Amino acid sequence: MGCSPFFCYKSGATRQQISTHTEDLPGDINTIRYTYKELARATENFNPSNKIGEGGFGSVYKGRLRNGKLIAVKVLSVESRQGLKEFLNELMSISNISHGNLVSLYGYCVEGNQRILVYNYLENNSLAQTLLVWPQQYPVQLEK
Ligand SMILES: Nc1ncnc2c1ncn2[C@@H]1O[C@H](COP(=O)(O)OP(=O)(O)OP(=O)(O)O)[C@@H](O)[C@H]1O
Repeated sequence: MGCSPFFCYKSGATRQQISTHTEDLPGDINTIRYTYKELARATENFNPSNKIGEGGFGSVYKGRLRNGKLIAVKVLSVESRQGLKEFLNELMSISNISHGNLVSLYGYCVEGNQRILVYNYLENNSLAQTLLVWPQQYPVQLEK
């Protein structure tokens, strides 16, 4: 992808402001773009022992960035992949959402045919678990 400018981060990742001159890319992705190498390092080469889940869109690995931050790395499977344009468009929407009840997106990686999303790693992460625990923690008063 021949677009710039890139602002370098210590982790080896870059916060990318894509001011594209390439027709097929969207205007602004205000999130970190990781290199495949950085994510491979963080997950020990996507070691199966670091695999924490499998969703409808691909495998999820636990990883640790150089700065110590724990991450969940979602490697989108080939079957689930959209075109690059759609992927980046979606990324743009997600990266602009920030909410206390949502897992934070740290960034992404697009390299060759790889499409990877990087999230904040959550302990006791399963949504199902959260949904099971949640009603007890926050009982809802139903109106009669
Ligand atoms: N941020 C995260 N932190 C820790 N574990 C995660 C995180 N995101 C996903 N996981 C783990 O990976 C599994 C798969 O997650 P993923 O988001 O790919 O799919 P899903 O939520 O199970 O369903 P769907 O594919 O419909 O989105 C989860 O069930 C969870 O165990």
